[in-house]
Amino acid sequence: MIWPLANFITIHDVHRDTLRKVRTRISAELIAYFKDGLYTNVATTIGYPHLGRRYVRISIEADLAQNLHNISRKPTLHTGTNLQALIDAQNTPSLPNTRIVLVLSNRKNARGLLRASNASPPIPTAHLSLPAFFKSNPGKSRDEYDLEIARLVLRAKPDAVVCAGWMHILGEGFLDVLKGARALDGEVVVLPREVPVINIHPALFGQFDGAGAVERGFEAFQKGEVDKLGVMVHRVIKEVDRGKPLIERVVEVVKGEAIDAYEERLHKVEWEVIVEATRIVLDEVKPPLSCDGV
Ligand SMILES: Nc1nc2c(c(=O)[nH]1)N[C@@H](CN(C=O)c1ccc(C(=O)N[C@@H](CCC(=O)O)C(=O)O)cc1)CN2
Ligand SMILES: NCC(=O)N[C@@H]1O[C@H](COP(=O)([O-])[O-])[C@@H](O)[C@H]1O
Repeated sequence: MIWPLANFITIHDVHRDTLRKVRTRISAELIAYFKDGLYTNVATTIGYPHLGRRYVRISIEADLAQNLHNISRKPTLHTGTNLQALIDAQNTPSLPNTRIVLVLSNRKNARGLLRASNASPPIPTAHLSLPAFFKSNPGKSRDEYDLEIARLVLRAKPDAVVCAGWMHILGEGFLDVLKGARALDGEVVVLPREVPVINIHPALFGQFDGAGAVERGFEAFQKGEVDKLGVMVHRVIKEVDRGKPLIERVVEVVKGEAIDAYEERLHKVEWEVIVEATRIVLDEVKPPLSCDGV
């Protein structure tokens, strides 16, 4: 377990070999965790029960800053939990005969990439951020980045694409390629059919489009500006969060409660609807065989 704590607990007499082993294991997991969580200067204490009451003190200097006050909140947002729900649902009655063929992020430290690599069997991953693309392709445009994302996606030959915390607005180029309306330079890929793209958004249709919807919605509810909140999974079109919903689900919110309590309920609903919506869209592109096999 990892507990972000403001104070240090001194190193007990942990045996050197154990410490090295523990540190190796910790460093990979922690660095991924904290870099993705964008924390900095965090003193953490790792309790390894099998080492008894011995603790290891580590301070992490992540490469991106984050207000320390956030550290008291469980970092549930953007840690790949919706992806995890899909990983866990593969080949279950919720999502039968389904395999995730690629997890792609626009952040190299995204927690979801770790979840995919740790899945059993491991899921192929890729990452390409807009700044990294511009750095390695001077003079290229955002549209050309979107086309490169489309290229990465289509090479995995998916039947559908699910955006689960994908925080990049996809341009028309990407969407046209996945519709089969535009060819990629140098690729002879001829799409057998349109590849639908869906996205999970933590608000009801037409409520709070764009980033930061949870916080904006919660604040509006507490101010009495809206009387309900929820989550939707919708088709992705050029206009952000304006695509037709596949599923909308109201999430209970209580006047005066802390946002963490609301977020916890919201995420639990998200983990259900993202699997349900993925099944709906996959059944559209690949209808399940009927009992007599036709
Ligand atoms: N063309 C579309 N692209 C995307 C959609 C969509 O409906 N149409 N949904 C989003 C997901 N999303 C909300 O559900 C969303 C994600 C990101 C942003 C945003 O402002 N992104 C900024 C960068 C922000 C960042 O990097 O932190 C940007 O892309 O410039 C708004 C809404 C997925 N894409
Ligand atoms: N506008 C898109 C958007 O805000 N998406 C939101 O990002 C979070 C990802 O959490 P996760 O990484 O734990 O799945 C989810 O709450 C999802 O609704």
